[in-house]
Amino acid sequence: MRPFDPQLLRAVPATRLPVALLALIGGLSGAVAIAQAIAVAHLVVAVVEGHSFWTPGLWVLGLFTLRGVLNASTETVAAHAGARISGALREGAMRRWMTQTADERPGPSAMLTMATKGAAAVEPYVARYLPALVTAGVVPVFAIAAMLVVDWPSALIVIVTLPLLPVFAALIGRYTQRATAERWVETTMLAGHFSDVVAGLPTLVAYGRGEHQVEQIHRVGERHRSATMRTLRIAFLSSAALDLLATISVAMVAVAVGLRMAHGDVSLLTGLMAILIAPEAYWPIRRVGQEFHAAADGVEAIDSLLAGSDARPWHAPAPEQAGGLARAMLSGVSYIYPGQQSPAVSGVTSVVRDGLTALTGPSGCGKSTLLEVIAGARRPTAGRLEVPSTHLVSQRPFIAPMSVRANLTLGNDASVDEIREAMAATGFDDVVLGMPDGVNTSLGDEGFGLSAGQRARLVLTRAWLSDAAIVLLDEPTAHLDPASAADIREAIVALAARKPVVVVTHDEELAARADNQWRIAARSTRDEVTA
Ligand SMILES: Nc1ncnc2c1ncn2[C@@H]1O[C@H](COP(=O)(O)OP(=O)(O)OP(=O)(O)O)[C@@H](O)[C@H]1O
Repeated sequence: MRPFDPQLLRAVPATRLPVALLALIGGLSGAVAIAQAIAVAHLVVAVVEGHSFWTPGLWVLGLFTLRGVLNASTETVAAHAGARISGALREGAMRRWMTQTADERPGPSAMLTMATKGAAAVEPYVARYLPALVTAGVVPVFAIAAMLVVDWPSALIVIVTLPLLPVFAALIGRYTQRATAERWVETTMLAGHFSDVVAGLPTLVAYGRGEHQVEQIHRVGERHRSATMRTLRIAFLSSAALDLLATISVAMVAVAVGLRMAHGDVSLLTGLMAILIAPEAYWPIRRVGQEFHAAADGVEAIDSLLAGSDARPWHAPAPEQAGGLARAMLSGVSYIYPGQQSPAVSGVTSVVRDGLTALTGPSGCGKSTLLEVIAGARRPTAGRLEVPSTHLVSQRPFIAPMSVRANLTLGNDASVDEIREAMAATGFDDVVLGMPDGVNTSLGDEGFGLSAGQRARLVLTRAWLSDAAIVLLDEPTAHLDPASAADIREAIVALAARKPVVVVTHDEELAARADNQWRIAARSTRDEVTA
C-alpha cells in the first residue's frame, strides 16, 4: 500500500475539498496543541514560583476550548466527507458496471462486496487516514520549529529520532499490504459463496445437500476469520511498536532536559516547554500508523472500485439507415468467451428486418450469445455491428422485488393508458386482475409469487412498453404449458407488427410464424448464419 494514492483525488473530485478542509483543521489543531503546551508550561511555572496564574490559566482554558472545537469539527467534517465520498465512489462504480459489457464487469459477488463493504471501507481512508497524513507532514515541522526556538538541544534529539517512525511505519506497511490483499480476497469469496448458497438454498434442501453447505461456509468463514486475525495482529503489534518508539524518544528529551536542569543549564520554563512540545512532534506520525490499518481495506477497495474508470464504455454504432428496412446489421460478427479457444459465434453476417425473425439452431450453437452480442451485452471479438437501441428479454429476465407497476415501467416512462394497452395485448391484464392489489401488488425476488406463464407475460409487457427500436427474446415459450405458450406466441406476433423482434426459439410453431429465418449450424459443422 502506497502512503498516498492520488488516483482517488483525481477520479472523485468530491474528495478534494473535504480532505483539504480536514488537513487544514488537523494543521490548526497541531499548532493549537503546541501553543497549549507552551501555555501549560507557563501556568505550571507561575504556580511553582507563586506568580499570578490568571493569564496563563486563561490561555490554557482558551486553547483547550479551541482544541475541543477543532476536534469536534474534524469529527463532523470527517463523517460528512466519508459518507459523501463512499457514496460518490459507489455510484460511479455502479454506473460504470451498468455500461460495461458482461466480460468487462466484475462477477456479481465481487460487485456486491465492492459496492457495500468496499465503498464503506473507503471512509476511514479518506476521512481519517489522508488528513492524518497531511497533518503528519505539517505538525512535526511546527513542533521542531518551536523547539528550536525554545531549546535547540532538545530539538536535535527530536530531529534525530523522528525519522525512525516513518521508516518503521513503511516497513510495517509493506507487510500489511499483503495481509490486507489476502483478507480482501477471502471477504469477496465468503460474500460470493454465501450469496450463492442463499440463492440456491431451495434446490440444495430439495436434494438433501443443505447440511453439506454448513461445513463449506464454516470452512470459508474460518479462512476469513484467520485472515482477519492476522491483519488485526499486525495492526496491534505495529501500533504498540510505534508507540514504544515515540515514548522512548520523548523520554530521551525528558532525561536530557532533566540532567541539564539539574546542572542549572536550563530554566524550569524552558525545560517544561521542551518536554511538553516534544510529544506533539511524534503523535501525528503515530496517528498515521494507527489510521493506516483502518484504511488498508479502503485502499484495496479503491483499486477495485476505480478499476477501468478511464476506459470508455463500448457501444455498437447505430445503423445509418435508420428509417429504412435495415434495423441492425451484422457483418462477419464473431465472439469468443474469455479464456476459450473456439468462438461461440462465428462470422455471422445478417440484417435484422421488420417483423418477426426466428433465430434457430441446435443447442449450444451460440444463439443466446449472438442475442447478447446484438444487445451490446458482449463486445464482438471480430466483425462489424450496427445496432440501434435494443430490449433484451433473456432466459432468466430480471424481475425486481418491487410492485408489478414498477417492474413494468423499469427502463421506460409509460403512462397508465400505455400500461393498460400493453397488458391487454400480452394477456397480462388477466393476471393482474387476480392479484390482491392489482398493479400495486409487490413481487418477490425474481418474480416469486408468479407462475412461469405469468412471468413470461410480465416481461413481454415490459418489452412492449420499451422505447427500444428492436426487441430480442430468448426462448420466451420455454417451460410453458401449451395454452400459455400459444398466448405468448400470439403476443409476440402482435409485438413484431409494431417493431422488429428477434426471437431465439426451439418452438417450431413460433418459428413457423416468423417473417424471417436465421439458422445457425452446429458448432462443429457451421460456417455462418443462413438468413
Ligand atoms: N459464460 C460462458 N463462458 C464460456 N462459454 C460459454 C459461456 N456461455 C456459453 N458458453 C458456450 O458458448 C456456446 C454457445 O452457448 P449459447 O448459450 O449461446 O448457445 P445456445 O445456442 O443459445 O444454446 P441453447 O439452445 O441450449 O440455449 C456453448 O458451447 C456454451 O458452452
